[in-house]
Parts: sequence; structure tokens; C-alpha cells
Amino acid sequence: MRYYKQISKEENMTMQLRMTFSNHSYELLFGQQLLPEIGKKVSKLWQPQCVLLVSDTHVGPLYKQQVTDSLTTAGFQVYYYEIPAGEGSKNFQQFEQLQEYLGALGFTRKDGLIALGGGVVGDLVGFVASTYMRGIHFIQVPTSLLAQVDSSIGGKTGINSQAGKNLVGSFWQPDLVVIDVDVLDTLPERRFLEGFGEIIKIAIIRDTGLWELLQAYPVKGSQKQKKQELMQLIYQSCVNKKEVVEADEREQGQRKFLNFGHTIGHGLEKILGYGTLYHGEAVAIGMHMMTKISVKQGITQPGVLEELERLLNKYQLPTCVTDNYETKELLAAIRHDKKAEKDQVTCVMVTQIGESQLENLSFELLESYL
Ligand SMILES: NC(=O)c1ccc[n+]([C@@H]2O[C@H](COP(=O)([O-])OP(=O)(O)OC[C@H]3O[C@@H](n4cnc5c(N)ncnc54)[C@H](O)[C@@H]3O)[C@@H](O)[C@H]2O)c1
Ligand SMILES: O=C(O)C(=O)C[C@@H](O)[C@H](O)[C@H](O)COP(=O)(O)O
Ligand SMILES: [Zn+2]
Repeated sequence: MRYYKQISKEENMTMQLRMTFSNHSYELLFGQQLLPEIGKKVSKLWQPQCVLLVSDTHVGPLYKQQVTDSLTTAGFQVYYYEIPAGEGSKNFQQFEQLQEYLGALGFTRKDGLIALGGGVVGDLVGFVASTYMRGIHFIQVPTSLLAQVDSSIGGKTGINSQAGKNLVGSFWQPDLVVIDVDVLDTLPERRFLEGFGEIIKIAIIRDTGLWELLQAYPVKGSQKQKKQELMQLIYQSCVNKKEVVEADEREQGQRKFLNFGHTIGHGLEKILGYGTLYHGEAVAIGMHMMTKISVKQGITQPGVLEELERLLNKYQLPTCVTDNYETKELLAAIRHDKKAEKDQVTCVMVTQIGESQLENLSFELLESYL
């Protein structure tokens, strides 16, 4: 069990983590009421210049004004672009429109992008930033729990293609990540719970301390009273992600473990139609299905599947699919997993809570299990 900085009630809940790579480094800022401070934070990193703020049709109307005002006061020339909310926007069309918009505005390599939203906005904007003029600066302002604990950190960006989830993308790190827990007040309940899918994932693969925190977290009741505990969960999830990503930015080794539950989860998202299952829900089902397989293979210790099931139930996350689907379609989707080869796919399997390993599974065997 690892030691974490405890967040005290007296602290005004502002914390930082620094992500460090061989040629790039950036800060994750955690706190409350950070959106009105964004201009000041960004001006420490960027010269006064043009900024394109990108959000979606749910988040934009709630927060774009605060962010725009703060950036304008700090001397930035702010433009705004809004995409339709939802997974459907992680596509070539939105990518193209954003690229053309940047071109039409005359953005240069000195200008920057800011993603204000959940993982969809973050993944799309990061990908656009990585390719416009072969790469410009960008900042992540994640507004969903899932984006605050996972997608805004680590530099995976991308969009979906006909063949599958996140098949077109890049590794492109942001210059700053601003995690304001207050914005979670407006997140719909099912979206809030979805975020726990990724927290449970990172806990079960590598961190028993985080697992215990998840067991203790009072998920029922007013979110406002639970800010301290929530911030602790977010911070500790990010500590885990930082450790993994710093050690293996390009997913050559241990970063593959962050894909626990995703081989099946991504397949389900695709075949059921993007948005039917939320990403965190699909990961929850993927983790459960994969653990059933690893129990059968004798890899997972007795009791682990039941513990996982209990925690998923606590956060009202699904453990199986209620819609009908064809196993053959799921298998076909899984063949597009980035860890797949011709006849097999590398899967993450949990041995015990907090420990996991990679196992190659042939498609033949996988079919028999599914
Ligand atoms: N890059 C990565 O490392 C990584 C990691 C995990 C997930 N992802 C990707 O992230 C996406 C899922 O992210 P998501 O769950 O945030 O989805 P999302 O971006 O669609 O956001 C969820 C919903 O909540 C709304 N919303 C977000 N913040 C809000 C707020 N504060 N108040 C009110 N509404 C708010 C959004 O408009 C949307 O309708 C998937 O595409 C997944 O593949 C990427
Ligand atoms: O950061 C990572 O690495 C992850 O795998 C985090 C996942 O939660 C995330 O969903 C990621 O986008 C999946 O990666 P992919 O390479 O399978 O698209
Ligand atoms: Zn994920």
C-alpha cells in the first residue's frame, strides 16, 4: 500500500502534481474555484496570443463565459468552438472542421487550444493540437470525473473510425491540466458514477490503498459535503496514472495495464453503438467479463471476482450487457484492439486486488469463453 498526501480540511484544497518526461513537463492543478483563475495560470505558460477554447453543447453554456473572461482579462485573444456533446463527436468530421477553423482564423504555431469538457472534447482537441501545423500547444480543463481521473492526463489523444474506438490518434502531452472539482456539481449522476469505472480499474490493477478508499467513500448523499474525499480519490488516481505514464509514455510496457477492461469494453461500445454504454460503464463490464475469464484460467485468486462485483455494484456500474449482441461481432471488434495480433490479443488480468499481469489469449480461446 502506498502513502499519499492526505488532504486536510484546512488546506484550501489546492494541490499539484508534476508530470515529467524526457523533453516535456507539465503540472496538474487540483482545487476548487479554479476556472476563474485560468487566465492567470495560463499566462504563466503562454505569451498573450490567440487561444481557441473548445467545449461541447452541455459544458460550454455552463462554463465558457467564466473561462473566456478569465483568459481575456489575462490578455489573450479568445475564440470559441462548440461540438455536439457525446461520443459521436470523436470523429473525422469534427476533426476536419476544427482544423479548417484554425486555418481560417489564421492560427500559428505560437497560438494554443484549450479543451473544456469531458474525455470526448479532450481526446478530440488533443488530436487536433497534435496535428495542426504538425503540433501546437494545448491545455486540458477536464470537467467530467472520468476526464479528471484519467483522460486528461498522459497525452493519449484520438478519434474513432469505422473500424473501432480510438483507432486514429497520437501521443501529445498538454502544457497544463486544470482539475476543478466544483464543476462536478453539474455533472449528471450517471456520468459521475461512470468515472468510478476508471478509478476502480486503476485501483484493482495496482493500488490496494486506493481500493480501500473506494470502499470507504460515501457515494450516497450530497456531493458537496464529500468534496474532500472526492478530491482525495481524484488525486490518488492521478498519482497512479502519473507513475505509469511517466515510466512508459508510448505504451511499450506497463502502460498496457491501463487497458484493463478495455479490450472487451471498447468492443462493446462499438457494437452497441457509441454512447449506448458510457465508456466507464463499458470498462466496468469489460473488467468483470475479463475477470471471469481469468478465474477460469486459474490466474485470479478466489474471492477477487466477488470483491470487484461488490465495488461495481456500490457505484451502480453494470457487470453485464442487457442488450442483445452477437459474440461474433464482439470478437470482430476486439480484433481491432491495439494489443491484438493475427491470432491472439494481449489481455490485462488481475491476479489479486492491486496486482495484475499481461496474458496472451488466442481468439479461439477467447471465443470459447465469450
Ligand atoms: N485519452 C485517454 O487517456 C482516455 C482515458 C479514458 C477515456 N477516454 C475517452 O474519454 C471519453 C469519455 O469521457 P467522458 O466520460 O468524460 O465523456 P464526455 O466527454 O462525453 O462527457 C460526458 C457527458 O457529460 C457532460 N459533461 C461533462 N462535464 C460536465 C459538467 N461539469 N457538467 C455537466 N455536464 C458535463 C458532457 O457534455 C457529456 O454529455 C471516451 O471517448 C473515452 O474513450 C480517453
Ligand atoms: O492512458 C492510457 O494508456 C489508457 O489506456 C487509459 C484508458 O482508460 C483510455 O480509455 C484509453 O483511451 C484507452 O486507450 P486505447 O489505446 O486502447 O485507445
Ligand atoms: Zn478508459
